Amino acid sequence: MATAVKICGLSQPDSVDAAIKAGARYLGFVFFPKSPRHVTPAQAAELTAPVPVGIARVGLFVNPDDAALQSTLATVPLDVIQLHGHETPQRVAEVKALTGLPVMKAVGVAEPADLDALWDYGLVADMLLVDAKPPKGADLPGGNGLAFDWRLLVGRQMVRPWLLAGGLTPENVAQAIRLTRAPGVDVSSGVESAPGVKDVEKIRQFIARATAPIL
Ligand SMILES: O=C(O)c1ccccc1NCC(=O)[C@H](O)[C@H](O)COP(=O)(O)O
Repeated sequence: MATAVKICGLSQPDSVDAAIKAGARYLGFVFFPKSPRHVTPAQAAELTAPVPVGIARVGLFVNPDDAALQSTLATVPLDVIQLHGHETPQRVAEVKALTGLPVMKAVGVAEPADLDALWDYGLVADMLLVDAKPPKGADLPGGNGLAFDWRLLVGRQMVRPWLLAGGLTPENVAQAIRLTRAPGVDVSSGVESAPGVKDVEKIRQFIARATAPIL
């Protein structure tokens, strides 16, 4: 099966279109005002309108309260909720129950001890996003273009479907998949020309290289 690709932080119709046509399986929309990729629910509703069935519209939230989730979902139909803050496993379960949607929980990794959280969140989340831990004091908990040591994942069994993220680019994605055997990958800044500005040619290259047979 080809590697599943998530293109995150989409904010323009041309990059949504490029990701769909190139074969992305997940499209990410960031509902976090501090992000250069932030979209409003109304903008996301327009961006997601042409998304065909079979491609998941992922809403990315950071420590959202119930009202934020409910008001966003009242405006834009989403298929998956991505939680990218300090949500506890209990909060992940609450968000699942509240929204009735699958939850993808991001887990930040910088050192071996960080991998323990994959087990805790794997018990409640539907999917895991194994991302680089943000640098101390960073404004954003994700989308920093920073990779972690992928060797930490070699030979590791995951209890849930998962995506590898953090510093992936068209140039390094095949090597990352070969090493980690990740069933899916996620990218944001690696397919941009400037923070928040997606580059359609990089999106095409990234998806082509991520979905090519890995030898
Ligand atoms: O992308 C953002 O601006 C963002 C803001 C706040 C929380 C999470 C965010 N991104 C999360 C993602 O899923 C990114 O795709 C992931 O962290 C990988 O980012 P990158 O290293 O830039 O490819």
